[in-house]
Amino acid sequence: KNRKPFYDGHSLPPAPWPHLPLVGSLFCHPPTMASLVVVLRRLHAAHGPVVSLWVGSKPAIFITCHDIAHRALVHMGTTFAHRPATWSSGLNSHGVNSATYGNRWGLLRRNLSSHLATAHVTGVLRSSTDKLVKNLESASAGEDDGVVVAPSETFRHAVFGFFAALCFGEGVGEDTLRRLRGLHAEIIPLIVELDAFHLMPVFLQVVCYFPRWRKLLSAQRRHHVLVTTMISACRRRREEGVGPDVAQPRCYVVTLLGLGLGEDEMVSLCWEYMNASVKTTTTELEWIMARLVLHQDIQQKLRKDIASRRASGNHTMTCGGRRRRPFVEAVVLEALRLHPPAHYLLAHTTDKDVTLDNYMIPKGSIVNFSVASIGRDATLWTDPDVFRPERFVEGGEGSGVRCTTGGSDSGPETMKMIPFGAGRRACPGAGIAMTVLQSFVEDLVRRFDWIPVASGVEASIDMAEKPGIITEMRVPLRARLVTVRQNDVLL
Ligand code: HEM
Repeated sequence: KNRKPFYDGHSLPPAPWPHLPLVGSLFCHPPTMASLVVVLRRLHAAHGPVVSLWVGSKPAIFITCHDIAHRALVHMGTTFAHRPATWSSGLNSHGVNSATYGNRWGLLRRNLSSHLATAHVTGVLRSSTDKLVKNLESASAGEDDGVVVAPSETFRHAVFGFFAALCFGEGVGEDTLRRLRGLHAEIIPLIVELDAFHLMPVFLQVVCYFPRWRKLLSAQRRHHVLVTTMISACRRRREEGVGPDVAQPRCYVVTLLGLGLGEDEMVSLCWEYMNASVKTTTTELEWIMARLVLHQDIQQKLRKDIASRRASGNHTMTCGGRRRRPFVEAVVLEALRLHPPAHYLLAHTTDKDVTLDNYMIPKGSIVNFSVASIGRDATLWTDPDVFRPERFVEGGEGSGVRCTTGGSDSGPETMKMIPFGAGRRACPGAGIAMTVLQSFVEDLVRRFDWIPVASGVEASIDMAEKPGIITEMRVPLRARLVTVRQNDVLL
């Protein structure tokens, strides 16, 4: 049963009814992402693009329409740029994401954005892709008809190594990296999914976290010790002028050292850097390669495009005087449209009561936007469920999309998909994520033929989703990899 609730005489977006004082509407479904998705789908089908749930006595409003999202995140950008307050003192508490919209947030965000914009990624990217290709080659070597691999772990290792080099410098040993990865793998599953979206009333947070509290504290403590040691080592390498990274521009830790932050703040920011970058990028890489296995024709077309660009020596060919989007970029964008790693943004809130689409959004409400529904909206995209990278080439229906500028430079047509969010809180890592994904995909396709493991292509790849903070493949990708012979490697 649903109904339109009221606040101060104004109508709020429709919500399930009734809701209970402490738990809100969460009693009507188990507190998991999977059940949240089902409840929201039902509510949107019944009531349209703006609906709400109750988190205790606070409304949580969900928006599935790109036009309304554009109005909120871009036109009313400063009003919606706030994050809900939290009582938790976990690893995220001093990050850019959790910072209140204001001076501290501005300082940290500018620092991160300028580090990412000026980081000399070419060398680090080269060595990461080389290692990735070598690892896969050693798995498939000597077999003419290739071997079946499950590459997720190799992808994760390469992406982690890349971002760790940008964060802590290139002088970090393999053993330290392995321990850091282990701690990330230990901590992430202990985070309650709905809590990450601020959808757990305090009462339920206590219930859910109680059994895992000790494990979480212990892992966080070990993470703190390891990261402070890594920060000290990075500082020492700089002061003494030793190690492979001293000639490089500053890694993230060095930029943080210049801000005069405390130890807890630095550890939290390093956690955020690695946590925000690795799982998102790795998951997307897996979705992209799954699509290329499923669509052999697109894989061939991509291989040809890479070859012709490399042969012409012009990596950014032009079309009518304008830069032509390389096909690999179109492939990555199409995968981000259909399979965004984050199906929802991080929780936003407002600093005052506002009206949006004739509904009242009370100050302090949780506000979120459905990234996946916008990307698959049949009113915005023809055949939205079809994987068709050509949409993103010059003149295609997706050519106006601006994923990496936060959509803030023009109208709602730039926001027909928002895998990185939009407006003031849009992902500052969007540009580097696009660079990394294109570079990895290009090398993976240049060096290997990615073939379905069984003859029935559809049957051999399960494209089902595993709902979560990050939506991964329910069944990890498996593919037959055939190494392209040296003579045939595309330049
Ligand atoms: C495919 C890769 C990535 C995806 C899909 C992605 C997606 C997102 C999304 C959806 C948001 C929330 C935006 C909002 O709440 O409005 C976000 C925020 C954020 N992302 Fe990313 N991200 C990716 C990679 C990265 C990387 C590489 C970094 C940094 C190295 C990064 C750092 C951040 C930070 C710090 C925020 C919070 C921004 C703020 O609150 O001001 N992300 N990202």
